[in-house]
Amino acid sequence: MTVLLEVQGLAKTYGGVEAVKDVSLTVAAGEMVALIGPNGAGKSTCFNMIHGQIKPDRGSIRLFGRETAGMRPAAICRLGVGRTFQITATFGSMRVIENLQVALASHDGMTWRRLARLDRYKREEAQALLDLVGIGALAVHPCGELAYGDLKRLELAVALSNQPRLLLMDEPTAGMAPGARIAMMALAADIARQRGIGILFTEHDMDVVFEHADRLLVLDRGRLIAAGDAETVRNDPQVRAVYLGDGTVFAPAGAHAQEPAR
Ligand SMILES: Nc1ncnc2c1ncn2[C@@H]1O[C@H](COP(=O)(O)OP(=O)(O)OP(=O)(O)O)[C@@H](O)[C@H]1O
Repeated sequence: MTVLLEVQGLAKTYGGVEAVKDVSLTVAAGEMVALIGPNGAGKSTCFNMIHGQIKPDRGSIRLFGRETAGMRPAAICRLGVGRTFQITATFGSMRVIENLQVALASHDGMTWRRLARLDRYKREEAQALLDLVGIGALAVHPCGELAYGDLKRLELAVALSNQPRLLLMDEPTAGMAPGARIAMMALAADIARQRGIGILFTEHDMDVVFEHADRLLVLDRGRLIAAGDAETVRNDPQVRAVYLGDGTVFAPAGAHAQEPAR
């Protein structure tokens, strides 16, 4: 199994708050790894350090065998890392396909001046990505008119436009209806497995996590308190204590699970 991401001893303190303490993790090709934990556990801080928005105080981040701690996001993106965000960031006034064409052009280092014919730029490639995420029929719709779930799919297509080997997905299903959440992650999982992309994702919906994660990592107050498959984590007493304490968050498969305490 090819390890894409290897993090060791990662730490970040804000003033007196130890947001992340000594976190180590790996993600391999084709693997779906969920980083879960209550609000304030340190998930976003980990993501931002891996993606270069925040410089770690300590620790090593190796992407595809290369040390990247402290590197800028653009450089990390060029190595083959895609990212989706909790809040979708698309150009509402453009057509759906143009959002992808802009992303493709930007990855190719094109400037706005040279983009006079954006409508023709890699149109087939852009359409193929839209088809892949299931919104090909919406290509010429104004992006601002998309339903929220379709916007999230567009964001996934934009993240894939760089042909990443690793995808970082920060609450990919936030704000979606429960059925759409499972479908969205099923789509991401299918694409990841077909293409050998590793996915590290944060998620508050435990149904989504248990359905799709190959491995779970549980953060609490900056520390990793448990790691393993769904069954291992479901039965971990420390994890159960963090999640409400009564175990209802880990309802049997099929039953609706609750989100962690906020
Ligand atoms: N820029 C910052 N300045 C000061 N403290 C911060 C900053 N960013 C995060 N923190 C603190 O660091 C801790 C970890 O926050 P982080 O956002 O990483 O948690 P999280 O698990 O992503 O939470 P959520 O699920 O709410 O997104 C929290 O105590 C938070 O208040």
